[in-house]
Amino acid sequence: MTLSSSLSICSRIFDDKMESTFLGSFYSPIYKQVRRQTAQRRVYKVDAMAVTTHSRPPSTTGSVKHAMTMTEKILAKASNKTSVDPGDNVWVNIDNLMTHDVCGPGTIGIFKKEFGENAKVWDREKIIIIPDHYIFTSDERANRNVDILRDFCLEQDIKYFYDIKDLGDFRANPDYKGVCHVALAQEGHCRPGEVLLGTDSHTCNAGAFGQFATGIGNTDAGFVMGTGKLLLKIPPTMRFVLDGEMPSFLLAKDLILQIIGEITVSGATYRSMEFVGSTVETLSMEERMTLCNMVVEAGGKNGVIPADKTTYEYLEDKTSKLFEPMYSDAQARFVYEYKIDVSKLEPLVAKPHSPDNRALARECKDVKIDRVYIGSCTGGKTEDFLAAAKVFLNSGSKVKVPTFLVPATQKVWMDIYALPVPGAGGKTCSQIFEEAGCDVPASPSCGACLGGPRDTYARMNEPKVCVSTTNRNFPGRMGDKEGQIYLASPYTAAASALTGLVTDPRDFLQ
Ligand SMILES: CC(C)[C@H](C(=O)O)[C@@H](O)C(=O)O
Repeated sequence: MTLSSSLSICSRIFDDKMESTFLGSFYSPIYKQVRRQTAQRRVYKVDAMAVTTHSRPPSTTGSVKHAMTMTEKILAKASNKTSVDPGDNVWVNIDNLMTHDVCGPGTIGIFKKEFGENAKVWDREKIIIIPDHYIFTSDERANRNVDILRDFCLEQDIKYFYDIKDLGDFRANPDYKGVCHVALAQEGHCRPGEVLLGTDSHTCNAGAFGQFATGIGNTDAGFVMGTGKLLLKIPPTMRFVLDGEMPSFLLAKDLILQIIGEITVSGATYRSMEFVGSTVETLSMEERMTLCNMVVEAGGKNGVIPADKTTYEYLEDKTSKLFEPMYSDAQARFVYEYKIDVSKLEPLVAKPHSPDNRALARECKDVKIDRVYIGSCTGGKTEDFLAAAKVFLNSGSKVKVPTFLVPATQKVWMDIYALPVPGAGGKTCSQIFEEAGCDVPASPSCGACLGGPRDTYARMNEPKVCVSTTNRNFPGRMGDKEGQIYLASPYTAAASALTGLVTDPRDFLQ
């Protein structure tokens, strides 16, 4: 073998490996490292050419590449395998486990039963415990759940416990964050290429960071708590290609309602949903979270968006840990591909009682509503409130129905009071909400998204009709079994608050 042929094989293997793993990862720490290697390789290649007297095409033998989707690659790496296929069952090493006040006590109970009363968790720095669901209530069982979390975190010296003790004023609890999925992102627990499991179905939210993130039950979580591992079946991947300029009256909520309406609530059962395309690339991290958050409403195992400049910029001041982004290979196999021209979409709602009961907002213009709810992991982030404020600002009028605002986290609450709304002459969301006659922003938590104890703020204790930025509209979801919930974007929710009817936000945005 000549020097030139051995070097060309070498560089070909290198190129094959790099091609998919590092495409587009211009800002990641790993990328910087690899760029240096690539530069050295290239120099090496040029030198080699100089010493050969003839050129020949690179050898095609020796390396057979197994094309994989990004979900497959993340799970292959986490299970120490070079490749995996959909349907394989693999033992996955978990990067982080999250639990909250609803499922944490059950998870802890299983951990203690199976591993022993005095057992220690597998890694005190990889378990994140976030009280967020039933917090601002006098319900004793709900309060006791938070106490159980606190005792366990003390006993195990858990590093990340976002505790709340003073229920009278959430601001007196500097550690308290609020809704777990938003807190995980804000506190720097989400990183490309990693595996995050949580005892909550909307854990898929973190797929926005190009990581594998999914919800698990308490039994599995108890096992992960003790071992840091879980047996997972590799899901096949469905690819959603979103192209076209996003109209100014649409938000990511409209995109995901479009997709769920198309494939139904069981259309992605135990499948990964990968979102790509020029529209996805223009979405902010919070909007990407909205997209991934609701994949579980289609039955999806996880949602995932390739990490890019937007991801790395978001992460810059949040994590110092090295991470390795993964990208689907060009030849990866997708079980389904759905292309959407986003420029042609209109504002949507999901009518009662299913997230796939899609309709155009304008088709529901005669539906009278009793209230509007803006909040939750899906629709209670800073940008969701900025969007609602924009509609109120443009209209200059007052809401016609009670409008409840529940920030997802303490940080979102502060943003509502501090960030100037673009084009509002320095006014904050809170000022605009007050002028529009909305309720005062509530204490951050999951609130009435899933009903909760009867004294939960904004819970539907009677059969009301509500337009909500949340994720589920099953019977009884926000309280009363006869209640009717129209899922919508923050634009549509705010527009509906102004008219007292389900309203297309274009009426206020053009
Ligand atoms: C309480 C929890 C188990 C549940 C979930 O997993 O999704 C809740 O967060 C929800 O949104 O319905």
